Amino acid sequence: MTSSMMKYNFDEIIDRKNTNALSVDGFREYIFNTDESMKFPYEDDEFVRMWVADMEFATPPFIIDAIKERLDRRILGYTKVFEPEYYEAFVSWTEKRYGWRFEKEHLVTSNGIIPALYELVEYICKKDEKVLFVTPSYAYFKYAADHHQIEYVCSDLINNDGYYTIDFDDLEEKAKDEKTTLCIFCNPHNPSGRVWSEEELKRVGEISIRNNMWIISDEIHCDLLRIGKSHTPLAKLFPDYDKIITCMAPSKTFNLAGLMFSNVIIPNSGLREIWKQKHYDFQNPLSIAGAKAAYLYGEEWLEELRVYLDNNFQFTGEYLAKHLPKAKYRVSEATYLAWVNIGEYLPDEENLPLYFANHAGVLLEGGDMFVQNSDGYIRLNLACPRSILEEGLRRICEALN
Ligand SMILES: Cc1ncc(COP(=O)(O)O)c(C/N=C2\CONC2=O)c1O
Repeated sequence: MTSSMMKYNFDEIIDRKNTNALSVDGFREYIFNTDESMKFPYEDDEFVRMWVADMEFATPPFIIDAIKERLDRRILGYTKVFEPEYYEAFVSWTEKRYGWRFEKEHLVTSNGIIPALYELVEYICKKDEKVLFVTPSYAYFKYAADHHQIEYVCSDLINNDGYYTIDFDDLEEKAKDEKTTLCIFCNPHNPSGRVWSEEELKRVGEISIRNNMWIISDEIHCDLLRIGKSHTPLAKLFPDYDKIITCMAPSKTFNLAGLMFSNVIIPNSGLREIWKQKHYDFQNPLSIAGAKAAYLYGEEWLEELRVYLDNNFQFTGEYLAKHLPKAKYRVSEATYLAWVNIGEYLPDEENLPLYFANHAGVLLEGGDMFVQNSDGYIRLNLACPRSILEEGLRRICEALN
């Protein structure tokens, strides 16, 4: 299906200026830990933004309509998810797409998966215990441990010429430490884009069970699969092990991160009670309306988005093969994030995001923004109109050649 045949227009460039968008106004603080005093050879609106995991596509109209409909009720008072319809919409989504149902009582909500990670580390780990995760890793897995002064331990993924696999011997060795009580597992994996197979997931689960380890399976990217790929919720494979917490959200899938609404499925009654005692569980009524509409009406839009993203990944591969032949690139199996090794072009560059901001006018994430095992890699957000993607790739290749 080409863009012109699509019902939704993913080629549309949308102005995000003056919307308090992190992607537009927050890059100095988030990427460079600085402020407006930091200057670049480019004006802010000249940058091609390929960094934070936000999409440059309009939030689907059926979600906007659901939010407007809630606004028409004209009172926005204290709100929680009291209605059963939200659970029904979400569990119908996971059943239809992943063949997985969970009990209504196990579902709680959070104002984001990052806040949920911070809370769950506090509720699960004692101060002298450790959090385990595979690397390269999304930095907030580390930050969640750091925030509570909990030690973290990493297990480097094996990089087979850009295809990452789990080093199960190393993972088990680290899980054997009785102080390692929690694993935060990214499924699918940011930044490598891996979709873990059932066999890989079974080994991760078996290691956790053998070593009595909790697992938070962060599945925020699970809807954003390349066509032909399938996602398996980790908890689906271990219905009798209640120490697997599953985190999912409509935020990545439907570009709703600003609604700050995520799903956390906690089968363990003891941990769930601690969550309910400590967690501030009021929600934004507009977020509930938007999230429910996403799961009720989102299939068609998501399938078109997947086609558009697959085409962007293919275009990126062809462009890099032609203009940056020494770069190592594979189409990510999931996410809208491309993980590209450009180490042969910049073997000694310490700060890749700064290099590309100054020399290409492209904002991207990379290098040590991901917890170790990421040298020479940049991560490119491909969830943007093709014209923006092409300009970003052009600038990157020009800066390296
Ligand atoms: C694995 C993973 N978990 C959680 C989050 C954030 O969840 P939230 O708190 O928004 O519900 C992200 C967003 N990843 C981003 C955001 O910008 N760059 C990234 O790599 C993520 O990649």
